[in-house]
Amino acid sequence: MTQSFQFSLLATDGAARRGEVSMPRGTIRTPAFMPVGTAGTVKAMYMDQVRDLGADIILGNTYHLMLRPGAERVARLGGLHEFARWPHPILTDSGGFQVMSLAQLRKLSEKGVTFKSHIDGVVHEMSPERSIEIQGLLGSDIQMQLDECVALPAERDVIERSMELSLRWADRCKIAFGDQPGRAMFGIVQGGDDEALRVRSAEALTGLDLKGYAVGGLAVGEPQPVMLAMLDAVCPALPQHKPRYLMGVGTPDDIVKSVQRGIDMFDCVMPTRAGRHGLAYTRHGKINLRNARHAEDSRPLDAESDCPAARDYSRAYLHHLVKAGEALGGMLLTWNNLSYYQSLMQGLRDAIEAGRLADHAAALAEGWARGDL
Ligand SMILES: CNc1nc2c(CC[C@H]3O[C@H](OC)[C@H](OC)[C@@H](OC)[C@@H]3OC)c3nc(N)[nH]c(=O)c3cc2[nH]1
Repeated sequence: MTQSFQFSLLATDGAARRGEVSMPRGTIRTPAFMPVGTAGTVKAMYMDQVRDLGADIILGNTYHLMLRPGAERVARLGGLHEFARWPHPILTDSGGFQVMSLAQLRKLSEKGVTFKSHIDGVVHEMSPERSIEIQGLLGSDIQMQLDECVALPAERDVIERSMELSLRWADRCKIAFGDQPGRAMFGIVQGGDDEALRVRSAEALTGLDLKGYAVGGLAVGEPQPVMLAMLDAVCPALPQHKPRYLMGVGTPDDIVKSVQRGIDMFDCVMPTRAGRHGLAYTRHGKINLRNARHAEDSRPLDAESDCPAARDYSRAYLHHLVKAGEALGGMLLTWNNLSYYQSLMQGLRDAIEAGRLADHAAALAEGWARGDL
């Protein structure tokens, strides 16, 4: 067990990397998918289940937890790992993105963001310093800088000013973070859909010599080719020997194409949120269990899966649970979806080690296109 934060590159296949992030609370095998645990829970899952599926790290949300139950309260109760019974690494977002997407009446200035809680209307100030303080109170192992994620499409000068604000905030977050052995603070590359601004952001953040770099401002509705073009510009401008995290991504296809461009870490609400809405991710593509065609289909989602939710329950039963609004429906589909995402990541890690990522990616795409047999 290491007392420091170390990223090691174990293999590469083209721009794709197989690596490991070792931290005091455990090792993260990359490429990694990080289940979203917004309010200290991966919705509809027990933490032991999340672990058994192969997740090395989960996410927590500064914005949600600072509003309820409160960062100081979580600290008094021993921190988020103790509170949520997840002893392995946790990454927390800084809250900026959530403020812009969830809070009411928010005001953004050089100082930070001021906003009214969407829960009780209380006004909160979130400065770069306060965001890092909150993430420290939660006990977060990987803390994100406070940033501004500009909505696209936007004028170039708006994107530029926003990207430069995020760079100044990265500097303030680095100072506020100080020296926390075994923990890391990641910078977030911004720059919208402008390749030159993206490279400027990546190079300036690299100059801060941070322990890892996230690519933000994407997966905000832009077409996939735009997102991929930004990765083609940004990844070569980031240090080889530091982890790269693409925020909010994505579908299985997004993840494969981003791994091929050099991304190491991913988070997305899709497998959990879609599961609660009746959607199953499988190696044959997506299956919407709300659809009446499943009403008498006695087949499981995937007889070859080692996840009981995929192997032991008929589609007819899942269809019934979903239509009836039964809690077990969302639980089983979330279990299936997170299992599928973790097996997707394991397959990518194996393929990179074996130098056969291109063939593996083609086989995956064929399976998804073949659709549900
Ligand atoms: C979907 N496309 C998407 N998500 C972006 C998130 C948030 C990720 C966040 O997305 C949910 O919050 C809303 C998740 O909670 C539901 C969070 O998990 C804790 C997750 O935190 C990493 C971004 N966060 C920051 N700080 N900066 C970004 O530029 C950014 C871009 C994103 N694109």
